[in-house]
Amino acid sequence: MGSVEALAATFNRPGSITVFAGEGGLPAVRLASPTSAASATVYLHGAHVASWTDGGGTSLLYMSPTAVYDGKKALRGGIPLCWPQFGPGALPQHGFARTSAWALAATADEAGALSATFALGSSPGTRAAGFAADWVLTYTVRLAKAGGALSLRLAAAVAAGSPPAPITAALHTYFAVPSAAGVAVKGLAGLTYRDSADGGRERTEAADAVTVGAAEVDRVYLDAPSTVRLERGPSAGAVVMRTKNFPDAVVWNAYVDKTAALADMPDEDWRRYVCVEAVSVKTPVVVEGGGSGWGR
Ligand SMILES: O=P(O)(O)OC[C@H]1O[C@@H](O)[C@H](O)[C@@H](O)[C@@H]1O
Repeated sequence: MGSVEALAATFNRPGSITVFAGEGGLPAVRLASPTSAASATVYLHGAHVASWTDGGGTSLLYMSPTAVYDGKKALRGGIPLCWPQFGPGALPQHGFARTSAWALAATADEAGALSATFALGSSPGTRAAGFAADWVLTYTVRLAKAGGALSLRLAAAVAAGSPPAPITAALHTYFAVPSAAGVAVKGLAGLTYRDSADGGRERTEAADAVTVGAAEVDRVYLDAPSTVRLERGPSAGAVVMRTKNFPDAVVWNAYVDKTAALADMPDEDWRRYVCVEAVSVKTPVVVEGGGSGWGR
């Protein structure tokens, strides 16, 4: 990773894309539409999207005011990128992509969109952590200049001759909401979900809309539709999440007790977000040596 100044010299696009030293001095890229209020900020630490504002000026991501920017811990809020493992398992919780120093590989100011592409490769550290494959990840964050639609595309290439890479993953989005108790997540009715707040017990979603804010909600919806709609609350509008190759979906809000146990989120802030996550969990994707896979 180069210095912020060196990265800025290569990757800044006058009037729209700026590399800067963010919180804790960590390098970050800001995409800012010249024609609307749309913007996004992405830290190289974790390739972590830390802010996203739509074309009308609505800030759509929750970022914890007590997030730790030490270049080691995952940032609390925004969009952590969980790869190659979702949740607990043989590797560190939610994998190592979200705690790795990514390279900034490219930026582009195109007619309708701004983008930044990040890259991360396997290392002795990732092999020592127990993930044997040799791989390169590419992650492109694209912001539409007019409406501010955000698109996230993740691709993994596994080197020829490498052991296969078994992958579970998540785009773990913390959506900012006026009040957790006012949200409705639609598109999940009738699905089987694993209730992580109840030991992983499988249940069927009986409600038309999933709600949070009355108890801990931590659910993995299996084989979810490619479109899930988050209604952010009365008069707060909606966000539509469209996915490809992330076949499952998570809805998570930590509520009171779990939030109190999080050192990097204020106790009251469970009221301010709901995570609606594009995930690939039920069936790990196995990318063979010489192969590649992608999702968005
Ligand atoms: O605290 P972490 O590692 O960022 O994880 C936060 C949450 O992430 C969610 O995706 C999981 O479903 C929860 O079980 C977990 O608590």
